[in-house]
Order: sequence, then C-alpha cells, then structure tokens
Amino acid sequence: MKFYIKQNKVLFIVTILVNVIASLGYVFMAILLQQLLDIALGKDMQHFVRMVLFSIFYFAVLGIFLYLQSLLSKKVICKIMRQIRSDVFQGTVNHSIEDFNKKNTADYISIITNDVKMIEDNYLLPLFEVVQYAVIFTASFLLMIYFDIIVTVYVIAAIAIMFLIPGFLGNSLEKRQKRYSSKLADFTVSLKDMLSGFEIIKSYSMKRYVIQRFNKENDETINSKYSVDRLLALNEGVSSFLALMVQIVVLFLSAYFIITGRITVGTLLGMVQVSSNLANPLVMIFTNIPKIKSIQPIVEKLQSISQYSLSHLQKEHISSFDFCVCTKDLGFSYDKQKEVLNEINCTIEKGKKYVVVGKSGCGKSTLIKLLAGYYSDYAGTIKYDNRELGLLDRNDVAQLSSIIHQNIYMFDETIHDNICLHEDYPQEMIDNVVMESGLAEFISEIPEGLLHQVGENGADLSGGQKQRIAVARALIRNKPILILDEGTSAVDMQTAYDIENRLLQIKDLTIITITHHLRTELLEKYDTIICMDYGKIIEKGTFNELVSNNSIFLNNLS
Ligand SMILES: Nc1ncnc2c1ncn2[C@@H]1O[C@H](COP(=O)(O)OP(=O)(O)OP(=O)(O)O)[C@@H](O)[C@H]1O
Repeated sequence: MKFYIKQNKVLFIVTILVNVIASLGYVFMAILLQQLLDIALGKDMQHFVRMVLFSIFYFAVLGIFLYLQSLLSKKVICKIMRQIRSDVFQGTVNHSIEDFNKKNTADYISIITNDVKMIEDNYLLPLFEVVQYAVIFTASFLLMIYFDIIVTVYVIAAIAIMFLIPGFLGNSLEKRQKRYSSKLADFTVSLKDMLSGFEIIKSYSMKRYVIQRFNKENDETINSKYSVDRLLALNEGVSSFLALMVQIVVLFLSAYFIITGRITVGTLLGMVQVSSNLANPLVMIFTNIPKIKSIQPIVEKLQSISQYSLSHLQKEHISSFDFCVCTKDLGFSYDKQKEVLNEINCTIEKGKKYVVVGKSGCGKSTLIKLLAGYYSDYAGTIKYDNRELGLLDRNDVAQLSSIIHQNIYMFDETIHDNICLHEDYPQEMIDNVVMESGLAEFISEIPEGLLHQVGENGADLSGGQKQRIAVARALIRNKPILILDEGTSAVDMQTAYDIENRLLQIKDLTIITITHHLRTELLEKYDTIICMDYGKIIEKGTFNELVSNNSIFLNNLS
C-alpha cells in the first residue's frame, strides 16, 4: 500500500495538510466556547460583538476546510482504488495460462471486486480517519494541559487503559478477515458456476437444488462476515464505554475545581468540549487500527497477483519460427500422479501439415498445448529452432502460434471485433480471411454483416459459425503455426473439408490438426499423420506409408 501512497505523494500530502488544518480548526472551537461563556458571565457587550464577528469568519473558513478535507480524501481513495484495480487486472492478464488456471476465474473476479473494496473500507478510509483523529486528539490534549494540568493527568490514566484493547483483538481479527475474503471468493465462484449453467438448471429442473446451494453458500458467507463484525462490535463497544468514562472524569473533576475556585465556568465548558475531542477520536483510532492491521493478508494476496509479471517475464526472446519444433522424451502429468503423456518424440517442421489422431482422452490436446507453451512443468525437452522452450519468453512463444480450441470463446461484440480483436487490419486482409475461413456466405446473409453483435459468448451464433470466426481470427494474425484442436468439428463435413483444404494450401503455414473426422481425401493431404494411444505416439507417417505398413489406425477410417 505504501507504493500507492508514494505514487500519489503530492495529493496525499495536501490532503493530510488540509485534514490537519480542518481538525485543528475543529478543536480550537473549545477556546471560542470558553471565552464566549466567560464574556457572557462578565456581561461585556463590546467584547461579545467582536466575538460574534470573529466567530462568523472562523466558522466560514472552517466550513471550507471541512469540505476540502472530505473531497480530497475521496479523490485520493478513488485514484488509489483505480490504480490497485488496474495493477491487479494487469497482473492477472500477465499470468501464463498454466498459472492462471490454478485459480477459478471467479476467484479473480472476487479479488478484483470484493477484495479491492475491502482495501477501501478497511485500509484507506480508516487510514484517513486515524490521521484526522490523531491530530484532533493531539491538539485537544495540548489544549487540555493549557486548561488544567491536574485534570489532564487523570485523563491520561483513563486513556492508558484504552490503549490495551486493539492489541488483544488485532490477531484474531486478521484471521477472521482472511477467512471472510476466501469465503467471498468461494461464494463468487459458486455463483458464477450456477449462473453459467442456467440453461441446464432450467431444462433439468434444478431450481430447488441451486436455491438450496445458494442459501448454504450465502449463509456461510454472511456468518463469516458476522464473525468479523462481532469482534469489531466488541472493540467499538469497549472503546465507546471507556471514552464515556473519560468525559465523566473530566466533568466531575472540573465541577470540583469550580467549587474550590481553581477554574472558571468558561474553562469547564472548554474542558468538557475538549474532553469529547479526546475520547471520541481515541474510539475512532482504536476501532480503525485493528481494521488496518487485519487487512494485511488481503494486501499480500493483491500484491502477489499484481506483481506477478516481475518474476516471470525475464526470459530469452524469440521472434520467428524458421525450422522446427522438436520434442524429446516428452512426458507430462497434470496432477503429478497420472501420466498423460509419455516419451513423446516428434518433429514439427516449418510449413508442413500434421494431423494428430487417436481415441478420446489419449493426450492429443495436451500435446499441442505443451507445444504451444501452455505448461512449463514437463519432462524431457521441447525445442523451438533448437532453443529450449522453458528458457523462452512465453509471450513471444504465444506470438508464434494460433490455437483454435474445441470450446471457442466469443466476446460480446461484433463479428468484426471478434476477428480483429481490436487491432487494425486492412479491409482487404479481413475480406481474405472471411473467404478462407468459409465465413463469406454467412456474412452476406445477415443485414449488419461483419457488424453483427454475437451476444454473450457468441450466444447468437451456431457452433459452426463460431468455429469459422475462430479460424478467421487465427488466420488474420498471420502466425507461422496454426493449431486446430477439432477446430472444424462443429461445421458440416463438406464445410469442414473446404476450410481444411483451403488452409492446407497455405504454403508457409505450419498446421497441426487434431481431428476425429478421419476422411481419406483429407488425410492424404497431410505430410504426417501422428497416431496416439494412452499418451504415446504409436504410429506416424504419410497416409501412404501407414497404408503400406498396414496401420492399426487405418482400421478406424470411415
Ligand atoms: N486441465 C486438466 N487437468 C487435469 N487433467 C486433465 C486436464 N486436461 C486434460 N486432462 C486429462 O488428461 C488426459 C488427456 O486429455 P486430452 O484433453 O489431452 O485428451 P484428448 O486426446 O485431446 O481427448 P479428446 O479427443 O476427447 O479431446 C485425460 O485423461 C484428461 O482427463
């Protein structure tokens, strides 16, 4: 948090100064009250008129400063909140796919919304209040000494007891805030999960189940919040009680000193006013300090995401793919228990076309994800033009290949935006990829053409239309490697054939296709067919080589 305060140093210092002036102005009202009462008791009209004029000026200036104090504090908080959100989001986007997938998407949403809001409520707002009330307390304390030293000594004794409370509560409050933050994240994850499956909920009559599940999660989250609030309430209750005691001590002592003739009635009024400025600020300080302390684990969580890029991006750069990607004894497991890939040895040469086939679950998608640099925790080697993938900058590696996955994500924008992804391309290039992806006919049939809005995750499109947009999206980037993970499975056989056929004719493009559509006419066009089973490559070669070797895989051909 210090980093963000430093970033807004000037605004922060001005806000604190205005805060100090406004708080001092507020405290010194006690002297005005003391003098007013003494003037009134002395029946001095001339003095009284001067006092009224001065007070008008005093309160006008004080009003302006109180307004500025509030405005500037809000401005600093808004600026810091914007920066934290932006840094956490940038840090999230900087994550490698592998690291990003370690958390649920809703976790990130909860961190960027709920946790950042907790920083505002439990760190920034309390911080300004602590500064403000510390100034009020110090000024009031000095004023109290000015009014009467003996009363001040008694007040110090009462205050000393109040100091002990936050220390007792701080640690348990910290633990409970942490628990509440993770509960909020679980709640968001669960909510996203339920709403994402809305159609299933309706068609399978799951309403009763989801309402029950929601209520359970809701109860747990609220209980977790209430356990934080209970401690805060204890803190506030004890502090308020002690604050009241301080005021009572001042009142009774002052009354006694009026009787003994030590102080005037005006001084009593001034002291009562000052004592409330001593006790209430302390209540505020002591309720806010545990809040500030308790937010530390949340700050650390936000930092670990926003500072992600620093430790992960210091790798060698690679800007082109000129020869081949080779794997040697490549092995991989998602959970360190079940081996998904085992001793994979293959070479993907630039400009050549490869098709990977095999039973569902045999590791085809995992292999291409590894080749594209999604995961770093593999055994063996993967080399891009003889350079080990693990040593290369993942952002650079991502620039070398486009992957069209089975599940295609569409942003809730136009078809044009979903193809170009907010980069500028000449119209001629866009027309070209629309043709090559087989989108042209569909675009010509809709009135808005490329400007057609696709809805949430492409809800207004068919599976095949989404795949064609994904092909266009990949082609326009002109990356040297194109990977289709069943990228044409949702279009009809003829369209799939046409799209793949056109792609196979692009000379310099290296293509790796995963397919379950085993059509001889297409398979013949690939340079190498890679057959996998149980995480291993069991056969590879051209279609004709596999035919002459009497391949097992050919038995599955349609
Ligand atoms: N993110 C993941 N975490 C854990 N296990 C995974 C993950 N992705 C895949 N697996 C497991 O790894 C194995 C290989 O999956 P993969 O998706 O690579 O197979 P596939 O051959 O592409 O299958 P399909 O043809 O059905 O798409 C499967 O047993 C699968 O359950």
